[in-house]
Amino acid sequence: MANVLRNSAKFGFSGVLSQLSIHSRHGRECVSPCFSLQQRNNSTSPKIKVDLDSSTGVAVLRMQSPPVNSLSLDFLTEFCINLEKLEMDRSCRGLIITSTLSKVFSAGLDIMEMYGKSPERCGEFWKAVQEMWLKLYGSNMATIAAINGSSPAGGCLMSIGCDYRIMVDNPRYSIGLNETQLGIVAPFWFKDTLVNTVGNRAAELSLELGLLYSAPDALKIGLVDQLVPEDQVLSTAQDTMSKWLAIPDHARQIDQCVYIIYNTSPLPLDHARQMDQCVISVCIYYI
Ligand SMILES: CCCCCCCCCCCC/C=C/CC(=O)SCCNC(=O)CCNC(=O)[C@H](O)C(C)(C)COP(=O)(O)OP(=O)(O)OC[C@H]1O[C@@H](n2cnc3c(N)ncnc32)[C@H](O)[C@@H]1OP(=O)(O)O
Repeated sequence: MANVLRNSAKFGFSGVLSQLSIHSRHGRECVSPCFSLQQRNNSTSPKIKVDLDSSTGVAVLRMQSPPVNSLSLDFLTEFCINLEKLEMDRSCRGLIITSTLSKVFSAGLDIMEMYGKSPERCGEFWKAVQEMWLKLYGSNMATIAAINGSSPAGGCLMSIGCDYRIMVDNPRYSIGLNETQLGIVAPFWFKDTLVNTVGNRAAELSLELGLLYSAPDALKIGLVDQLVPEDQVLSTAQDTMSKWLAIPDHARQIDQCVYIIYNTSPLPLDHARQMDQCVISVCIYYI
């Protein structure tokens, strides 16, 4: 692991954060061209299934990559392509993200992508992680995570990148940014997203201790917004979405924009790049 990280640190982050802008949450333009994403999508079977109901304007994106929907480069690429397509489809106003797997929403970043890979591949992978976050957190669609299983680390990031979280009421399912328990550090933009969700103190405790919360505990700290029985998670997400879509899109988007601008550090791009390198350097030192 140390070698992987050491090599990764040597790799330039050129262009990785070039699109990282607070305005991306509300701009209609793509973060990066679909073309480049499609070029690097080498997967054979779909890891993502999307159904768009044109009568409601709501798409359901189902993650279907056994065993645990881990976020590999192929998975992230497919995820971003689907998000871009929906973003550009003006008939789509709302997106629900869920999993077809029993017990797991997403296990987070694919550990195998961080081990024994070339610096170029590591850089490409990390860029894809950032793109997922930019596209989701920056989406113009109303987004709801229907969390029907455990959702550690990158799975949690995906969930808190959505506007609203509904989780299955099962104490066996957990969610949280548990990176420090693994001896790695969540990048600052993971932290920002968590702070925007649960507030400063809860985020500080959560990040430093690498806490994974059971579904009921996640509700207590506001990491998720609602708990429901397993068989109601999707229907509740659909009902909730109709409330979100009753709000005119422009008003919701502007309100989100104001919230994000006042609650997220608008770091200069160079600073953002250096902060990511800093996280990786710390990991290299300790692993
Ligand atoms: C310049 C470029 C730099 C590039 C390098 C970057 C390095 C930077 C470091 C900083 C990064 C910080 C950010 C990290 C975010 C992350 O997401 S790290 C990943 C953290 N994920 C986890 O901790 C989850 C671990 N998994 C679980 O807790 C459980 O698997 C589960 C609760 C999700 C499901 O449990 P269960 O249903 O009991 O299944 P299991 O038997 O545990 O697993 C089944 C199967 O899946 C494999 N697996 C599990 N998780 C992952 C994963 N994250 N990636 C890949 N594979 C995974 C597990 O090994 C089992 O495989 P086998 O059946 O044994 O083959």
